[in-house]
Amino acid sequence: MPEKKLMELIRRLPKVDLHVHLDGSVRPGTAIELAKQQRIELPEKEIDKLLPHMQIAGECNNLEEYLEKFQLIGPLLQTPESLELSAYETVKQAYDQNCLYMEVRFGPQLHRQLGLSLDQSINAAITGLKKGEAAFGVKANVIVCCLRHHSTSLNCEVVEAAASFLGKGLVGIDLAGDEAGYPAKLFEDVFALAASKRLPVTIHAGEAAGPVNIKDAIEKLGAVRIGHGVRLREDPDLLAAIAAEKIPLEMCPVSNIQTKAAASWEDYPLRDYFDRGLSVTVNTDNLTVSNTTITREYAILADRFGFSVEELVQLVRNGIEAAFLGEEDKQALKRKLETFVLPT
Ligand SMILES: O=c1[nH]cnc2c1ncn2[C@@H]1O[C@H](CO)[C@@H](O)[C@H]1O
Ligand SMILES: [Zn+2]
Repeated sequence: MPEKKLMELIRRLPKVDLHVHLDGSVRPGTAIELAKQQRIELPEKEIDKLLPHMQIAGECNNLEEYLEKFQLIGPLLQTPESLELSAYETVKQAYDQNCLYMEVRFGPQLHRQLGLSLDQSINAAITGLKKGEAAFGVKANVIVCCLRHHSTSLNCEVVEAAASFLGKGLVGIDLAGDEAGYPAKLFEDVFALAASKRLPVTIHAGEAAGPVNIKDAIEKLGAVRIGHGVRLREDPDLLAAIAAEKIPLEMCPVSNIQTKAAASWEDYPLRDYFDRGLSVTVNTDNLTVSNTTITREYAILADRFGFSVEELVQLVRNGIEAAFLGEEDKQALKRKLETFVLPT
C-alpha cells in the first residue's frame, strides 16, 4: 500500500495511548507562548530554531541524553494554568490521531518551583485532561510519576497525594527517570506504600538497564504493567513468566530506538514479543521529544515489521485490555474499536 494511504488508514484506526509524558509532549508553539506569558527567556523565539532544544533530531546515545531534552520545558510548567493547558493540548493531539483513550503521566514534584502543592499540580493536570475529554471526546486519565533521582520521602509524598485522587481522574503511579543510575530495588518502601493505598503500578524498566529491573519491578515493587520492557529477551525464563502472567509491556518504538534500548530497528524485539504471545501495547512516550504521533508508531510497525491491519487491531485491543480502567469502560472502548471497518 502507498505510504500516504497507509498513514491515513492508520490515522483512522481507533487507538489508545497508555504511555505518554505530559512534559515531553508540549507543542513547541505552546512553549513559546508560555514563555512569553511568563516572561521566561528561551534560547530561541522561532519554532524551527527552538525545536532542536526540545526534540531528538540527530544522534542520541542513551536515555540520559534523551532526558536532557526535558530541561527547557520544566520552568515553563510551574503554574496551574500552564499544566492545565498542556494537558488539554495533549488530549487535542490524541484526538487528531483518532485516539479513543489515553493515560497521561507526569512527575508532580517537578512542577513545584513556584510553590504549587502536589495536590494543586495533580488537580491542574486532571482539570486539563477532563476539559480535553469534554471538548474532543477522548477519554483521558492521569498517571503520576515518582522519579528515580528523588528521595524516598519526596516519592512517598507523591504516593500519598496520588491516593487522594485515585478514581477521580488519576488511575495509577509510575517510576520514571534515570534507570541505569537508580535500580528498581531502591524504591521498595515507596511502592510498599503505593500497594497499601491500592494504587495500580506501572514501572519504566528494561529500557536503560537489564531484565533484573523488570523482575524487581514486578516482584519487589508490585508493577502490573511494564514501561518499555525492551530488554526482556535477555532473560528467557522471565519472558516466559511474563507471557504466562500476561503482564503488559508499554512499548514506545520511536523512543526505544532513540534511547538505544534497542540498537536499531533490525534489532527491535516488538514483533518477536508479539509473535510469542506477550501482551504488547503501542504507545508514544513523548510526542515532542520523540517527534512522534500514535499513528506514526503504528505505521512503523506496519511498514518495518509487516504488521497486518488485523494485527494492528490486536495491538489496540491489547492496549484496551491493559488500561487502568474498569471492565465496563474497556468493553465500551472495544465496541468502538470493532466499529472500525477494514478496507476491502
Ligand atoms: O522514556 C523515559 N524513560 C524514563 N523516564 C522518562 C522517559 N520519558 C520521560 N521520562 C521522565 O519522566 C518525567 C516525568 O514525565 C520527565 O520529566 C522525564 O524526566
Ligand atoms: Zn516513559
